Amino acid sequence: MAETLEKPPKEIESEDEEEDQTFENLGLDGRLIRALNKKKILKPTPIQRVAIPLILEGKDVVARAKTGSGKTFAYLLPLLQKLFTASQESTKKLAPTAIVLVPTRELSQQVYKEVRSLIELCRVPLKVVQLTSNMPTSDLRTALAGPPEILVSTPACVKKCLSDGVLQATSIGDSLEMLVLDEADLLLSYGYEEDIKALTPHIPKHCQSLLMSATASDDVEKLKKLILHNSYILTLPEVGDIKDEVIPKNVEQSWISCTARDKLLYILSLLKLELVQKKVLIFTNTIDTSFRIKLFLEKFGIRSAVLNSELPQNSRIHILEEFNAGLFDYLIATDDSETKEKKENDQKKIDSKNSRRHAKPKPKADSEFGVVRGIDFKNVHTVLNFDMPLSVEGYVHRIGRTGRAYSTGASVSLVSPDEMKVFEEIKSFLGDDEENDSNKLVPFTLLTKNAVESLRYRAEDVSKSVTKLAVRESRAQDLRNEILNSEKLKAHFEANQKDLDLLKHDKVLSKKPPAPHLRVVPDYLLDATTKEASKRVKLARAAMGNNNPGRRGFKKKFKKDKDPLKSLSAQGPKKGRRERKDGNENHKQKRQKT
Ligand SMILES: Nc1ncnc2c1ncn2[C@@H]1O[C@H](COP(=O)(O)OP(=O)(O)OP(=O)(O)O)[C@@H](O)[C@H]1O
Repeated sequence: MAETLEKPPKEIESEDEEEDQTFENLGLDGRLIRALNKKKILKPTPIQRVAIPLILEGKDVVARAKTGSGKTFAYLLPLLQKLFTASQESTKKLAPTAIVLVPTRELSQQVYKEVRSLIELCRVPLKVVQLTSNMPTSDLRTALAGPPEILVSTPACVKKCLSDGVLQATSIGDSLEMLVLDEADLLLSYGYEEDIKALTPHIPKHCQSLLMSATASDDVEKLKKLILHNSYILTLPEVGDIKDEVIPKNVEQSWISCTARDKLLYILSLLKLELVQKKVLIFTNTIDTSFRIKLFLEKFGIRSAVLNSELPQNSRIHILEEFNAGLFDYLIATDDSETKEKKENDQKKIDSKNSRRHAKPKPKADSEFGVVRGIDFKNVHTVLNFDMPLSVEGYVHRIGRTGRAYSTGASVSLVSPDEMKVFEEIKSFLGDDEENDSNKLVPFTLLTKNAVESLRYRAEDVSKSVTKLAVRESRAQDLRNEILNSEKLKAHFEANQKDLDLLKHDKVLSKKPPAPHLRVVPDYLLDATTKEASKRVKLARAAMGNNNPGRRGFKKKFKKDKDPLKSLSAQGPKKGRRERKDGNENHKQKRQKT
C-alpha cells in the first residue's frame, strides 16, 4: 500500500527560497541547464524546485500544481537526465524506456516538440517519437522499430500498439523504466480508463511513475491506485487553500455585464478601441459562435483565426504554431470540453437512431482534441471569455492560458444575465473579500458606456449581415480550406515551399470585402476617456516590448527554415499571396479518426 507524504506548501512557495534556487542546485545536468538558458529559462518554478530532485532520486511523484506552473519541464528534465545516463549503459531494448501519456494529440505534439528540442540542444543520441491512434499499423511499427527511448502518445494509441502486436507486452515489461501520465486529472474523463487498464499489467514493478495534474480529483486517485507501485509517493502540495493553488496569481481578472445580444458590440469595442493587450485568445462554447465573431470582426478589418475540434489535426497543430509564433493576434477557440461528454452521449444516441434507420452518421468532432487543458499558448496577454464557461473548473483552465510561468496576463469575461449563475459560482470560488486581491474578479473599467454606445449603430448594422446562413457557409468554407491545407501539408510541402501560402489560417471568409470606412474608428466617435485608456494600454504594451515581434521576424525565419513538414513549424505568408480557388474535390477527404 502506498504511503503518502505531504509536503507543506510553505516549503514550496517560499519567496526567499525561490530567489536562491537555481537549476544547478537541483542537481540538473549541465547540458540541460545550457539548453534551458538558450530557451531563456533561467530559474526553476516552485513545482520544478520540488519535483526535479525527487524524480532524479527515483521517487514516484504525484505532482499537482496550477496551470502554467511549468509541470512539463518538472518531469521532462529529470526524465531526460536519467535517460542520458541510461543510454551510456545501454542494453538492447525492444520497447521504449520512457512513455509519456497525454489526453490529446495537441498535447502529445507539444510535449514531443519540447523533448525533441531539448535533445537537439543537448546533442545527445536519444530518439523520441510521437504516435497517434489514427496512424496505420505499418507506420506505428516503423516508428517503434529501433526502438526510440521515449514514446509520447495517448493511452488509446498505446493500447492499439499492444493489440496490433506493434508493441509486445513482454518487451514493455523488460524495457519500461519511466511512465508519465501528464494531465492525469483529464485522462479518465477523456475516456481512457480501459486503454490505461490494458497497459497497467505490463508495467514492471521497478518502473518509476509520475502523475502530473492541475487539480486533485477522484480520477487522479483512481490512477494513483492503478499505476503507482513504489511504496513512497510524494503528493505536492496536498494541503492549503485549493483556490490559491489552482488560480494563477499573475492574471488580472475582470468582467463586463452585458446582454447576450450586445456581446459582439462589446468585443468590437474592446478590440477596435485597443483596450486589451494582444495577443488575445477568445473562448466560445460553440463553433458557430466562433464563426459569427470571426465574420463580424472581419467587417471591421480585424482578422482572426478559429480553432475547433472539427478541423483536421494538421491544421489545428499549424494554427497553434502560427498563433504561438505571433503570426496573428486574435484566435477564437471553441472550448467544448465541458460539453464533450454530453455531446458524445448525444452523438451515440443519434448514431444508434441513425443506424436503426440505416442512415449515415454525421461526421464527428475529434474527441482527442482539447484547447483548454494543457495547451501552451505562447505570449497570450488577454483571455477573453465571449461565452462564459460552464463551470468554475472550466474558468480556471481558460484563464490559465495566460500568465504562464513567470509572465503576466489579463482576462475579461463578458457575462450575460443567463450566465450569472456560473459567474456567481466563480466569484464565490475566488473569494469575494477585500483582503484577497490576487484572485479577484473586478469590473472592467477601461471601457465606458459612451465608448460602447458610439459603436452601437455600426455594430448592430454589421451584425445583421452575419446571418445564420453566412455562418454556416463560412464554417463549411473554413473546413474545406483547412482540409485542403492539411492535405497540402502532407503532399506538397517538401516539393514546393510556396504552398505555404495556402496555410494562412486567418483568411477572410466573408464573401464581400470589408467596407473601408469600418476599418477605422473616426475621431468624433471617441471620447477623451477612451482615448486615454487606449493610450495607456498601448504604452503598457510598448513597455513590455510586446509589439508583435513574431510577424516582423517572420520573413527572416521563413528563409532559414528548411523542412516545414517535419517540424510543422509556423511558417507565414508572403506578401501578395496567391488566392486559391475553392474546389469541391476535397470534400471526400477522410475525417480524423480518434
Ligand atoms: N522555469 C521556468 N521559467 C520560465 N518559463 C518557464 C519555466 N518553466 C516552464 N516555463 C514556460 O512556462 C509555460 C508553461 O509551462 P507548462 O506548459 O509546463 O505549464 P503546465 O504547468 O504544464 O500548465 P498546464 O497545467 O496548463 O498544462 C511554457 O511556455 C514553458 O516554456
